[in-house]
Amino acid sequence: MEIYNMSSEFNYPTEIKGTRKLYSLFKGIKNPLEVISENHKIAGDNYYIKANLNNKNFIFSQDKEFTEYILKQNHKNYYKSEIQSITLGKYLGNGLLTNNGKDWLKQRRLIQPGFSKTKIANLVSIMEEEIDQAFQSFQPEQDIDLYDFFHRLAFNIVAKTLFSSDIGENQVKELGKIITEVQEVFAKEVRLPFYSKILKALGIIEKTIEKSKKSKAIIQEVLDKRKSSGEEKNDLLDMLIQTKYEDTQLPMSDEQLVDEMLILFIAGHETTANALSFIFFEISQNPETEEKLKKEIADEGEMVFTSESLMKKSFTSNIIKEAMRLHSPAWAIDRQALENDRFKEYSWPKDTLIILYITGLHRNPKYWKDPDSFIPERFDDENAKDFTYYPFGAGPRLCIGEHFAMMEMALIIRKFYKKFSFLSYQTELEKKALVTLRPTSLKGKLVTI
Ligand code: HEM
Repeated sequence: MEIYNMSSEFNYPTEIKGTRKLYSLFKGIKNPLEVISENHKIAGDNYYIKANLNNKNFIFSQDKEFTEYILKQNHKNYYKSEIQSITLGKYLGNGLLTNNGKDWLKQRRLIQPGFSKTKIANLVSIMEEEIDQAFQSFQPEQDIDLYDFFHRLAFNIVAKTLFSSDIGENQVKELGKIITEVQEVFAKEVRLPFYSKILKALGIIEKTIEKSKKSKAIIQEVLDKRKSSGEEKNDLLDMLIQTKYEDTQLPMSDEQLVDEMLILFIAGHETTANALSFIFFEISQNPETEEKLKKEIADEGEMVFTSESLMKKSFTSNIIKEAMRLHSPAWAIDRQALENDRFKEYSWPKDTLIILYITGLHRNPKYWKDPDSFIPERFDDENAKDFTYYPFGAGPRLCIGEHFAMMEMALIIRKFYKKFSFLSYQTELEKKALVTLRPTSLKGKLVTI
């Protein structure tokens, strides 16, 4: 790699400064999407901002080539930002999401096979059982907040696909409670970095770390139970217990295994629940889409809930993709430069924070025709894989749960629309961009067909 003279000027993209910068820093805490979108309108697809408070350089991008450079071509020069590796890591430990470098690669190689399409296909029946059970509680004409409903369902599905029946309902509830509390404190720290000093002084950080230890103890209990029973359940826990490092042929330590499980919980439920809410909202606003979906469900006949049908390209998967284009739960992906770097005419020093603005990429008129309209059919295109589209990230750190999530969401959508319909009371979605983008609610009425 080229070494730059530290004293030389870096050629940053257009800088956002003065009053616009102040406005961005303050307004950005509450409504980052609006501020970042406006800044891109003012400064173009790449811009630079210097935060004097913490002396950090930020580059924001909604440029496809720049994004591909950071996530793929020169990914070795980029770690997850401190927000994920340190701020989140202190609660969750060292799992795939928070890990970096050689350690991360070793773990990723070990875990990846468990998330292949073939392995995920084995999980359909566990998922179906959870979904059927959740739908059984539906009353005719019931008022419902689908966001809350999907949050619980996605959490239970992760719990059961990871642990099968070894985890009890109370343990699931307790884990859910702790994880929600940890996420809330973490979200506060991320939004208001100076606030973490206050949280620390109040002892809230320590308390939250203690709570996350409790969640690890619950996972350890389940692990001990499985190991001592000697039973094989063919779930993700079995896979993690049995798998061995290539070089040493040793299995993962219990401590690492528990960290990985906890990370899978966190990464696996919230994003999926958010995406499902956006999907159901878009279907509710587009009756012709609902009709076409119901026709596909009928046409698939007995195959409709099989893993092959769920995983192939279909109108169902087009709906999921288009809703995640418009409302990407991962609205930004952040990285920190290990060394000075350059791309095209731009250059920047080590430690620069790169914010790849996924929402901006997904709605950039340079790449998308009619970018703000919901048109699932656009994903029929045979070149769809080359679209400017990153809901699951890209490069070596692409979401490990992509097939899991796509299959789970297709199954939930098809199970639901085979029997029910959803009349939304909302014609607009109020969205909140914390670590992930989520709707504040999705209220409406269930209709039994
Ligand atoms: C719609 C649902 C989901 C969305 C939108 C989503 C999105 C993402 C994105 C964008 C990343 C990359 C972050 C980055 O590069 O900084 C990621 C990573 C990850 N996701 Fe997902 N995800 C979803 C579901 C899941 C599920 C169901 C699981 C597990 C059961 C999961 C586990 C993970 C893990 C472990 C990572 C870290 C991978 C690594 O760095 O090696 N995700 N996800």
